[in-house]
Amino acid sequence: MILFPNAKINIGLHILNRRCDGYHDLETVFYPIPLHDALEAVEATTLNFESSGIVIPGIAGDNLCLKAYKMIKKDFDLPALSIHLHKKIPIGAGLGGGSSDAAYFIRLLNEKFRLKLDTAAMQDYARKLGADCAFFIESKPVFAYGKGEEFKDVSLDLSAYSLVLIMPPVFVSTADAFRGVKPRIPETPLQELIKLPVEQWKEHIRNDFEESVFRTYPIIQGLKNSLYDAGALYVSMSGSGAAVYGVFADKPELPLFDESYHVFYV
Ligand SMILES: C[C@](O)(CO)[C@H](O)COP(=O)(O)OP(=O)(O)OC[C@H]1O[C@@H](n2ccc(N)nc2=O)[C@H](O)[C@@H]1O
Ligand SMILES: Nc1ncnc2c1ncn2[C@@H]1O[C@H](COP(=O)(O)OP(=O)(O)OP(=O)(O)O)[C@@H](O)[C@H]1O
Repeated sequence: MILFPNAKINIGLHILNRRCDGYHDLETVFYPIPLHDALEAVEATTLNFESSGIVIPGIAGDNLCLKAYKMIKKDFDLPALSIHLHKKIPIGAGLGGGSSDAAYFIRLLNEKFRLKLDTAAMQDYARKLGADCAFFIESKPVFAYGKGEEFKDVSLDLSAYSLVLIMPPVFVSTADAFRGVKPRIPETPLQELIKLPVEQWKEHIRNDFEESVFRTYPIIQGLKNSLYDAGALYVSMSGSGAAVYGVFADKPELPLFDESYHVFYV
């Protein structure tokens, strides 16, 4: 069986406070985008994991797909699997790629072995693997709060716009990015701001990671500026970065980026 884990962008991200467990309460809107990895599993005699495409830092045994498999295997009788992950979603990007792979692996196991887990049960498993992992069980636009694993429905459809996503040649660690931010309660909750027309987002919707991440990596700020120069209605870093997206009324004429930048029309 083969599934295609998608990426997400964050539209607005407020970091509200630091919790006793070291995590942060936040509010954000997760919006799925059609940029995908490919994840395949077939029955085998021994458990095996391999990946192709973008090289994943760290050791293969720590891959979130294997963590998902081992977690579910504690509760269900699963056979050994040969797992192949083809990686296209940039890493250290704030696009949730690793979390998506893990969530889709839970979905794959549920479907392939008829585990009869409902959405809530799969989300409970996913939450154990990462703060934004549960989002990818349904992968529909949501307002997220808590650690980023609690959801409310949001009515948001950007299909009339042209979305461009650009990954600069920088890797931002999520944990480091959180350490750089001073939490604060916003004047107006994101749940209200997201109802504004896209044309007004520039003035009102912010990502709290940008200030400190831009200080460390000024090229991300430069990238944001160049998308506004190209006529974007709204530009933001996604999550903890380093990827930046622009929302345009029509497909834009972009400046020529160095080949170390990866540009996706999504
Ligand atoms: C920043 C976002 O990308 C926004 O969408 C996500 O909240 C990050 O989610 P994630 O990558 O699944 O995060 P995890 O893998 O659970 O956590 C990585 C590290 O980020 C920090 N972390 C994460 C989520 C959160 N609400 N508070 C945190 O402080 C913690 O130091 C944690 O050790
Ligand atoms: N399937 C996977 N895909 C990508 N990274 C993985 C995977 N499994 C484990 N990882 C580890 O996760 C790290 C990337 O996580 P990190 O949270 O910093 O970045 P991210 O991909 O931008 O995700 P997020 O949007 O959740 O912040 C990598 O260094 C890698 O070692």
